[in-house]
Amino acid sequence: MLGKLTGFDDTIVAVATAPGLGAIAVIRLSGSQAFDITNSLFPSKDLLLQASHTLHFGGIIADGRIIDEVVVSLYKGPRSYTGEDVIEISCHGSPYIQQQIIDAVTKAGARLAKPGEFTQRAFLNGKLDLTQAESVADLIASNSAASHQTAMQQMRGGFSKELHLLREQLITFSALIELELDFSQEDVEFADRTRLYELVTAANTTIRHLIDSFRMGNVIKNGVNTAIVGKPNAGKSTLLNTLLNENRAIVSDIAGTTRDTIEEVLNIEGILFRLIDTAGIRESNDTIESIGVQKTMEKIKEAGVVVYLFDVNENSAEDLQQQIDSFQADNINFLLVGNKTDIAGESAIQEKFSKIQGILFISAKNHAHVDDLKQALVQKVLSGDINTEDTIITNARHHSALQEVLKSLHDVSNGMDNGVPGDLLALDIRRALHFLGEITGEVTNEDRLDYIFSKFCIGK
Ligand SMILES: Nc1nc2c(c(=O)[nH]1)N(C=O)[C@@H](CNc1ccc(C(=O)N[C@@H](CCC(=O)O)C(=O)O)cc1)CN2
Ligand SMILES: Nc1nc2c(ncn2[C@@H]2O[C@H](COP(=O)(O)OP(=O)(O)OP(=O)(O)O)[C@@H](O)[C@H]2O)c(=O)[nH]1
Ligand SMILES: [Mg+2]
Repeated sequence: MLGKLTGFDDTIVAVATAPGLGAIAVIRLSGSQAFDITNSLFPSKDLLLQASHTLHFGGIIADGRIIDEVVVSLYKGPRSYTGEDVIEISCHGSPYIQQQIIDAVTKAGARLAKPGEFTQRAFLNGKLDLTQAESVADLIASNSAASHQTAMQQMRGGFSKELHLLREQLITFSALIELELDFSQEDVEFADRTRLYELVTAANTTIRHLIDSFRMGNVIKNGVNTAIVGKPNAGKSTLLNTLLNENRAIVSDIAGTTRDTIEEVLNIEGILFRLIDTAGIRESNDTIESIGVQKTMEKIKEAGVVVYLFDVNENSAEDLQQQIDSFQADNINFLLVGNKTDIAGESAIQEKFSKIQGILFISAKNHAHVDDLKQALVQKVLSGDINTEDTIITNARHHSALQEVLKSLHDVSNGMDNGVPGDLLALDIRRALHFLGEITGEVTNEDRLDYIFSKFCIGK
């Protein structure tokens, strides 16, 4: 099967470093011909005689002409990233030199690698499972502490370990059921039903936990759309500027200043909040302002969190309560923020809004309590104590497969409640195992793999 999927004897080559000019560029070869091909371009010494994981300096010579002086690194299969023979040529980072070396290497018998093909080979050679391979792409794309941490955790096998445990539980279950089947002639209920229930319950809990973590995983991987909304002049643009610590949006005392939405990313404790400053909500005869208000409404719908900002001096508690009711009716995740506390005294304001819980009072203009708002935003999306050591699902493919596993387990517990015979229970368990295998890649097909790895960059 390997031969069919990879072409087996093909030796692939690609530039592993970023495209363009750099101090140094790395060109990577993987496959059975990697050493021979490089040897034919590197006369200084015979690379086949050198130990694995060593570096060698010398010239790359093609058609009797020196292309560059390089360092060649050797990895003898299976001790390499892909599990095959791997060679890396570190050359000077001119795009011209890179291209010349790629040309020479392909002329000598290698072919250009497809996106993700090195990692695909690592997977096919059992160096990584599919979740680990996928995490490599996530790791490369990670741009915050949290997304880096979850990808790293997954690459190092955190998720795989958990899935492995689940697999063991299910296999134990089916082993017990099959014992029962073997002895069914003798009319004994061999499998201890309590034990079976325990196994299914434990597996259920683990899967639910993983499925629930996906909400968080999305936050970590993609950030949180955070819409700042409220009436005109509430201070939304001022708040955006204060949060970003720069004069990004125009602020004025004219109601209706912001027309179009303004988006900027803010990293708070490793989570990316995509802040969206919106047009103040009011009835307007101005066409452009009305379009802006329409856009605000759309942003509210798409937001993970809505920061509802109001001027504590201009709004009554009754007004605010109405707004809260309407958010709740629409199932919107919102944070109430009272602004301009610098004008009236704090205690008068507290008194005015005493009936309403959970308001955060700030002065956007004076930067007062804005750090509390940042904390509140983080709390809002973390929802409860989330341990960053825990496995967090960040991949929609994993999420949907886990839901299939959960469905199968439901069928098992329902079946047990209804006295369904053991051989049918065993079928449901096998279905659950199948979907677990899809996640790790034990069960897969060529098209699916091609699709997954095509999302990678070239040279990875
Ligand atoms: N130059 C270079 N840097 C790189 C990579 C690479 O391929 N080349 N990587 C690519 O993603 C990452 C590191 N991943 C690697 C994974 C395994 C092996 C390797 O040689 N494994 C052998 C030997 C292990 C050992 O000696 O302890 C093995 O698994 O048997 C190398 C790099 C990041 N940095
Ligand atoms: N005293 C005081 N004034 C503030 C505060 N925050 C904003 N302002 C003022 O309120 C006015 C409106 O501020 P903006 O930030 O433009 O308000 P906005 O909500 O973006 O208004 P629109 O874009 O029109 O919807 C400006 O004059 C700000 O200087 C605050 O904390 N205290
Ligand atoms: Mg504004």
